[in-house]
Amino acid sequence: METTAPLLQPSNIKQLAESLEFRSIPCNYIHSTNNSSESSATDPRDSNLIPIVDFSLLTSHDPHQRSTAIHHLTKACQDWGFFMVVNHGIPENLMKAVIDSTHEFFNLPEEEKLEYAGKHVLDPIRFGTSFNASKENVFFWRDYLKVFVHPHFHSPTKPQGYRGSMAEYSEKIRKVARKLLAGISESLGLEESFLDKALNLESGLQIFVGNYYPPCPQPELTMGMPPHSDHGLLTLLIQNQVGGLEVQHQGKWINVNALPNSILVNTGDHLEIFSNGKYKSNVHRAVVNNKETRISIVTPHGPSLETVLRPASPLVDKDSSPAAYIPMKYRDYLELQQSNILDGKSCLERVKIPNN
Ligand SMILES: O=C(O)CCC(=O)C(=O)O
Ligand SMILES: [Fe+2]
Repeated sequence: METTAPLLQPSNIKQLAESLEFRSIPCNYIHSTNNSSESSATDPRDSNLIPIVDFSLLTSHDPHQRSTAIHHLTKACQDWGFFMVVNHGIPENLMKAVIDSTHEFFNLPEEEKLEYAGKHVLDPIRFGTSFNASKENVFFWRDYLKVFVHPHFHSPTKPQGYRGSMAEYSEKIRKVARKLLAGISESLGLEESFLDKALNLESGLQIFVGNYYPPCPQPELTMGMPPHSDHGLLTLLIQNQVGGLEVQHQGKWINVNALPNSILVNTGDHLEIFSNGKYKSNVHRAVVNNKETRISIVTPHGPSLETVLRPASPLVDKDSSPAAYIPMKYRDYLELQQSNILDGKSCLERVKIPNN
């Protein structure tokens, strides 16, 4: 007979998953809503429908190629809020190095990781478990490391080599994000540089998040991360060979089967605000499995912390498309989202003007 593990206040999921004392998960990790068939991803072929953006076309000097890429970006942002980027030019070995070092970080002795146990959501380096364990009653099957890498670069000192690969990867992925945002600016009918300038991307906030999802004996009962949208403009994600990201599309969950070496991108709440609701932020979640540890490296890109987020003025018309969101400083939004429980688009709802 299976034994049920006692209720535990988690220090982290890695320790819990490695504990051999139980074969069923503690009840404070059970998310019953994940049990119903209607909430699970359905046809694996749906992943083939996910839009693909060829980065080499976007950066091409041939205007025809670039406009094809902008067209793909427009469709992807409008219909999905999610797409895969191919031919982005980030070396595969750099992506692998940063994933491997992140895995090594989570394998460090507990006391070394706990040096980074963050107290405040704006601490530049923060190791923790679930999403916000101090506020949650039911936890997520995930440990995380969150590092602010721009405009000021921080990094843990261990494992060896992590600082270097984190710095190089962060810089390269930021360039990709800015080029995508320039294309998105154009896709909204604005100047290519409009978004970059209006939101001070030169000193924009970039966070490097390492997510660690160990194997779970009852993956169907729990969740790595709940359905949510991200703060910021765009989030770029890479992972080890293990899938688990699911995106919501037309009311269905689609399990993302990443193309080899691709970058997975989702639109965040601040792109929804900036576009005055034209590009809705994507809702996604992470599921876990019973076989392999999954590592994802997630980099949200936002404006500078002091920027006040509001719809872009050329996209607002007081009669035909009034501003649909209340202005709020990015710093305040980030604090609000990160210090509450993560629940769908609940944070964005707070700044939405009713009847829009
Ligand atoms: O690990 C994943 O696939 C999703 C992670 C995520 O959504 C996040 O860190 O915001
Ligand atoms: Fe996310």
